[in-house]
This record gives sequence, structure tokens and C-alpha cells, in this order.
Amino acid sequence: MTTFPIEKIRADFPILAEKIRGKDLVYLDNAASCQKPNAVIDAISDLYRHDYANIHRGVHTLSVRATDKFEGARTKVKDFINAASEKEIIFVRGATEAVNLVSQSYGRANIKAGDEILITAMEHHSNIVPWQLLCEQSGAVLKVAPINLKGELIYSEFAALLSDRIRLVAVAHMSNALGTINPVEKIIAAAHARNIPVLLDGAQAIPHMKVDVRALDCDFYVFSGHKLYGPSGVGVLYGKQALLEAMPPYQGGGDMIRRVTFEKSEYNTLPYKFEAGTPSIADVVGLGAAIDYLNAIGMENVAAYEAELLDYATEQARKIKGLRIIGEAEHKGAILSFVLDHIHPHDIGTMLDSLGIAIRAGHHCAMPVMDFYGVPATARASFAMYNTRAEIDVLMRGIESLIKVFG
Ligand SMILES: Cc1ncc(COP(=O)(O)O)c(CN[C@@H]2CONC2=O)c1O
Repeated sequence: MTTFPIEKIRADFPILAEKIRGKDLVYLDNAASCQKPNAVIDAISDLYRHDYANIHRGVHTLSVRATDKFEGARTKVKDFINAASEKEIIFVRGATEAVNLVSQSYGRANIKAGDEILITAMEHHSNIVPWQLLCEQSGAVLKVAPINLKGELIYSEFAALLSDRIRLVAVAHMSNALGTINPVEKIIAAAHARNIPVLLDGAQAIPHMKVDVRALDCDFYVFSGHKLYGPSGVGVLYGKQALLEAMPPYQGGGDMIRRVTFEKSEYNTLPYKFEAGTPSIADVVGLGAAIDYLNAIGMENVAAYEAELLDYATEQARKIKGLRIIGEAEHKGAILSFVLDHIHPHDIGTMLDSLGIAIRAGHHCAMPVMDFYGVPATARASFAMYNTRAEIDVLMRGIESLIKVFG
């Protein structure tokens, strides 16, 4: 195991000391949402205790202090993903809203009847349904690149679908149902060779690896704060400035305007053009604190530690008779989806909860993935930087006890 400060990190997350039904919490539902360190909790409560007011146009001290913290968080996000400018960082509610913004702004302005949008068969519903809505509105057609039984994109099929009718490619950086990490550099290069912009859904990837949007050269990158050890209710759309400048506003209201008359309104500059209304001020500040926390640890260190955890969990899972792993891609992030012979995933989740173990059971908002594997649902253990091998052992013993009783 790498010399990762695991005990110090665990002590930073108060919720990990919770008892569930008298047992130590073993929280393995991180792909759904991660827990929050004291640094994030304190940043939010400190803002409400000492610096809170509405932001931007206020001239009084509290409004200035709140604005500085809010815009300071935007700079932290910019630096965290190595964007070129704060103008490229749009705060939204989460990855879902970010995809909808691109679909309804970029999509409505650039994608017409007969055009095609290319996604993959492993996508989360948040990277499927917004494109279906756009297709219904525009007459465009959704195309889907298939995956293989290991849960990997069949790249040759993807490349074959990259026709001149494709106007946008939108793919998961990492699958939430399978853990698959897509060859996004290759995907972007192939799409850009045909002048096709690429949106990466980074909701699952962002907490597990260093993301550099300029190195990737993606056109849009979306993620949610709550999966990055930050609060729910805030997410980020990164977009190349030239694309965002050319896109019409997504929502109308306060802050996204420079001048309003009944005849016509003049829209604000970036990033505010896309931030109508009072934002989730404290959540944005909390996201900034989460990024500070992760920067102090180092994403490369997080990735190395979690890779060892996943290897260990996979090795242990493969020893259990009657357990089938769903998603065995060569390149995977910290997710272990599985099914057990004769036991429904919901029963797995319920039984493990009685042992203090939190996993997710269901379709994980990836119903097409479940259909592909011919399963109604999977049980999904998903890991974060505060999980341990000992917790994985508790999970495996719990699974074995289920099989003894129900298998
Ligand atoms: C790959 C991916 N894209 C988009 C989303 C949507 O994010 P928001 O809900 O924050 O807008 C999720 C959420 N992941 C879900 C949430 O619960 N369990 C999951 O796997 C996701 O995993």
C-alpha cells in the first residue's frame, strides 16, 4: 500500500464515526455521493456565521466578502481542472444541469434536423435524456456507440459512427455503473479531426483522477460538487471560452443581464451570462474548500491509493463463488458492480445495511447498461480515498454471509 495518510483523512470525515444499527459505518456508496470533510463543513458554516450576504452588485462589506469567497472558489475550480480562464467556469446545480445547459444552449443553436449526436451505451441518464429532448425538439438523431461484455467502449464501432452528420460527441469520462474509464484522448482526437466538439461527463472521474481540460482538449467538461467531497447543489460546466461566448443564454433573470428594457435585454459577459438568479453561494464556497482539501492531498496520490483499493476489492470479489462482477474493463475507476446468484441486488443492499455497510443497489440511472447485461439491477460498491482494505474485508464477509443464508 502507498504511504497514504489514510488515518488522518478518515479523522477529517466526522460521519465515518457513525454507527449504523450498532455497527461501524462502512460507507461504500461514493459513486452516488461522497462524504464531507470538516474543512468543507466549516467553510460553509463559517460563511453563514461571518461572511454571508447576496453576491455581486452589493456595495456593503458583507456582500463584498461573500463575493470574494464565491469568485475565489471559481478560481480554485479553474486551477483544479487547469482551465484557461474563470470565464470558462459556469456554476450550475450539478452535472445534470450542466449537460442540459449545453443541450439547450449549444444544441438548440447548432444542431438541426437530420444532424446526429453520438453517445455511448454506458452513459448515465443525465447524458442520454437531455440529448433525447434536444432530438425531439430539433429533429436530430441520437446515435449510440456499443460496449462489449467487459463494459468497454467498442472503439472501432465508435469511430465508424463518427460520420459527417455528427454534430456533437458526449461521453462519460468514467462510467458510474461499470467503472469503465473511456479512452477520452483518443475519442477527442478522432472527433476533432472532423471538427466535432466533445462533451465529457466527468461526474465520476473528477474525484478519482487529475483532470486537465486543456491537456484533454475537451470542449465541455461537466461534474458535480457532491462527488468531489463538496456539497450537493453545486456543479460545474467547463466550456472553451469561444464556444461559451457564441452560445445563447440558458436561463433568463437577474445577474445574467447588463441592461434590461421591455424592448430588448443585453446579456452579461461570461461566466455570468449562464448564471441567472441567486446562486448556491455557500455550496460554491464549500466546493472551493473541497478543492483546497484535495489539493493538499494530491489527486495523483488519491488515484494511486484508490487503484490499490480497487485491485484488492476485485481480487477478493473474484474469490467468492456465485458473485459475478459487472464491468471488468482494463481501465477502471473505483467501482465494483456485481450480482449474486439467486439474490436480488435490493436484498443484497438491505442485508448489507443491517451490517452497517452502505452500497447502492439498482439501475444507477444507467438502465441501458442493465438491459445490455440482462440484469434488472446490480449491487454497486464504490470507493473513495477514505475507504480501507479492512472495510473491503467487512464487505466481502458480509457478502459471504448473505450467500450462506440466501444463496
Ligand atoms: C456519470 C454520471 N453522470 C451524471 C450524473 C448526474 O450527477 P448529478 O446527479 O449530481 O447531477 C451522475 C450521478 N451519479 C449517480 C447519482 O447516484 N448514483 C449515481 O451513480 C453520474 O454518475
